[in-house]
Amino acid sequence: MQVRDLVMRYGSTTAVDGLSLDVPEGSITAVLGPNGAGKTTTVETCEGFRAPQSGSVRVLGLDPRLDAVRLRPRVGVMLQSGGAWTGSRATEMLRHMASLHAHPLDPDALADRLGLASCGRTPYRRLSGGQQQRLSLAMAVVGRPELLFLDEPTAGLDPQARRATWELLAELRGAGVTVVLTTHFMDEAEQLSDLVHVVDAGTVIASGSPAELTAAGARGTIRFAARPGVDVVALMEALPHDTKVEEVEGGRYVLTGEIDPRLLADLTRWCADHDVLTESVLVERQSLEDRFLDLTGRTLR
Ligand SMILES: Nc1ncnc2c1ncn2[C@@H]1O[C@H](COP(=O)(O)OP(=O)(O)OP(=O)(O)O)[C@@H](O)[C@H]1O
Repeated sequence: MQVRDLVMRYGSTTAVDGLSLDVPEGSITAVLGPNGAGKTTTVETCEGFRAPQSGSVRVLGLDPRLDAVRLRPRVGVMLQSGGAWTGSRATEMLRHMASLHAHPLDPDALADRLGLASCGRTPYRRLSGGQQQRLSLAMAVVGRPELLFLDEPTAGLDPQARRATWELLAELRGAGVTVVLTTHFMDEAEQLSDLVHVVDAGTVIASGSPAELTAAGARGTIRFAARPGVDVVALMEALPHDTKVEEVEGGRYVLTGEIDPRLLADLTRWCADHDVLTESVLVERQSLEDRFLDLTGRTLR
């Protein structure tokens, strides 16, 4: 899937401002960004619910609006809310959705797997928020789509259902399904996705695998223990200039800086040269959440 120079406005609000991104086939790609960054508007344009005001979108090589009839059976969509018939029972709805597809998954087995079997006879509007989410996910995947759009799929789910969802998505990727998901859970993006696009103010400000993003500009921490009173000023002189070392309590040290294998080697070499035995050396790299906050800022908008 490809988005090129997409611009989308609501009146005087520019929601998407020249956004371009790629979603490789067979990958799980996460689109991350603060509230109001333009993720849902972008995804809804890819789903064909909105026409690009400028720029272009190709989904499975097709135009999501002009080729909607050809795309519909090949694409699964889970919206942030809605998309269900509020009076229908959960399993009825899922079976009906399955009947619209040529080679669906077994709806009852899927309901069972997502913990919906016990509430299968409950009308949609009486399901809990998390049960509604699970049903929306089941409806998106039951037709065995080639491409799956999931807008915050695990918002409001309990930890068990989140894990069941992650397992299902990993399995779908294994079967060659392309997944595009938006999420505010950085651990989810880190665990699941092959590629992450960080969107802010309507454009992509960083892209890469979770490992690439967390390694880029990685300021991290090394904690170590040694005898009390190590000369940290002399140690810092032997390390790159933006590295800081502090003795936070007697014999416990915290080093902050751009952590890479060379820095760790320089630290232990200096300690060896000064007859300092380092113990419990713990390297803490930044998480995707740290990187996200560095990229998009720490203040609320
Ligand atoms: N229907 C609408 N009418 C007017 N403005 C809208 C509409 N939908 C979204 N916007 C505005 O467009 C911008 C982008 O919204 P969008 O929903 O795409 O962001 P998002 O990244 O999905 O946010 P969230 O993480 O909160 O779901 C926001 O400023 C929002 O207020």
